Amino acid sequence: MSQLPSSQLRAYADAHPKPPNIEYQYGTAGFRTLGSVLDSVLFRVGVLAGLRSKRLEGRTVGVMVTASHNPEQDNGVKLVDPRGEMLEASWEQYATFLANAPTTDAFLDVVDAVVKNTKIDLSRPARVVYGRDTRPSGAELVSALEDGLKAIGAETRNAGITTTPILHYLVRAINTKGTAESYGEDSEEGYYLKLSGAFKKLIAGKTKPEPIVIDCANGVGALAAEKISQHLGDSLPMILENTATTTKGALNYQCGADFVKTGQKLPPSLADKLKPGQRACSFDGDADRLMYYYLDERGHFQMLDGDKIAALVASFIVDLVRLAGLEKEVKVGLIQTAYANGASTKYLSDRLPVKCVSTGVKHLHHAAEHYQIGVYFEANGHGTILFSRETLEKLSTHEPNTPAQSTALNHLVNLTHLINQTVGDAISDMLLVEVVLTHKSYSGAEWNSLYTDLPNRLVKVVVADRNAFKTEDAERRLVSPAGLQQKIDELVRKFEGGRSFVRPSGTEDVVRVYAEAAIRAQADELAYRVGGLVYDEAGGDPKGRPKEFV
Ligand SMILES: CC(=O)N[C@H]1[C@@H](OP(=O)(O)O)O[C@H](CO)[C@@H](O)[C@@H]1O
Ligand SMILES: [Mg+2]
Repeated sequence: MSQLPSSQLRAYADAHPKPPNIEYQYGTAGFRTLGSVLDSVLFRVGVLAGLRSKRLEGRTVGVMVTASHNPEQDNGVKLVDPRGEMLEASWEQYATFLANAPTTDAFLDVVDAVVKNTKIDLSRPARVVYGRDTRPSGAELVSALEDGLKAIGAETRNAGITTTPILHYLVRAINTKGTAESYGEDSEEGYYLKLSGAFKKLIAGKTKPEPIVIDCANGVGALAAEKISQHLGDSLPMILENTATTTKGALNYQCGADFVKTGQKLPPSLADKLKPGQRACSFDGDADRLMYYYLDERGHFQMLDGDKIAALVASFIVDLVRLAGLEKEVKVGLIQTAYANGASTKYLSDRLPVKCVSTGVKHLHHAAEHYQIGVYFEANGHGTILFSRETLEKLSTHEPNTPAQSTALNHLVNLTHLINQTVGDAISDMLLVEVVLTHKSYSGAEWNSLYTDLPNRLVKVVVADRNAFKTEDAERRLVSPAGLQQKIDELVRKFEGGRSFVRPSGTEDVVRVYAEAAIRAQADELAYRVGGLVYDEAGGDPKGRPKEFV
């Protein structure tokens, strides 16, 4: 094909018309909205995936159909670039243009423009691997996607129902197959073998972990957890809960990582199952986020979020690098966003360099690539660890001087296999946490006591136009509306240990206010007072000024 197959594209596109009056946006998490209005989007994403692969000379790109932690009736789709990372940012606009072309003719014009703009050689092959989560709307949306892939003439591989991180793994494994950088067998089985093999080596000779309770959010994580559990056998006993993947309305309902983090509470279904002190965790609907928690001896819920995971695993890696005698050559860095609890930033800054970037996995991931070992976690439980190419090489060639160095080096090498370096991965991250807890013989309470979270509060403010809010300094300061930041600063000064920032959400039509302070009542008051300032500046909530805003 050296020209676009226009008549073929037209025929398929006519079968997937764009509904009028809907404006789609490829945002942080790809396209995401009600599953019932996504047919045309999926078709067009199929075409775009084919074009992206052609642009990359036939390297395989991925497409994942999921709406993660959103309610069951939502769905969405995102593209995965050849190394398993998220779609290059400059292509997000092409996705948005394609999705919003009102007619078949307009759509064909945008396709043409993308080909010209990005200088695509249409004679190149297109290769795409795709998967979906367990949502009821998934099967039909996948068939729309397949029409798009057929229309552009892509070679395809259907990964079926799988987790987001496994799809990312597959993309990287396919593209590195048979090379020095091979990421593993390019199959789901290859993923389970790689992770379980590394886990068993890492805990060999240690006291076997007590069973862990896993809330699978009634999503695809349940299927993957069941399979990895078979590979792990008694090296990690798992008790799987919320595994009803085919029960209507169950997905993410009163369970899952987002439910736990947002409500700071236990999924009700676990209430009579969890014993005090027992470790438990929640995945989200596509198994790329992880929250840990336990009940203390008084039966109170204690949450171990992404910040606590970062503190645990980053310190462990820093120690291993030192024990292996590599601290001069291998610099470990940690990336957070402004939502990281101030106490975690303080704890970690004493141990390694900490950098703050804008919200969104792509910002964290890119910043982490600048370190020899880059650790990133969002407070919401999405994160991973990246080992640079030179680091991987150094780990495989470094000659240890002592048995202790040799042991630490081996652990680091095995960690590079255990950790899914393409994207945050609930299963891989859980195994990583379990390794660290086993090595340190930590209970949940001991882990929790690394530092004490500052009380904090997150508030949403409905405003007339959230685009009026512009930020700088990794979203920690407002530059617009003019004068508002100064008012916030004045307020914050009155609160002991106070910190607050305001930014427009990238995924919801609201402005978010975050506040923390030394004591709970003060954190709440600060959040509501800043919320009040924002409302008075730009308020647009039809229900009026929220009564808690001071
Ligand atoms: C405060 C918060 O949790 N923000 C979330 C949320 O982004 P917003 O831009 O704040 O809506 O969704 C993002 C995508 O899932 C996630 O990366 C981020 O952490
Ligand atoms: Mg997710």
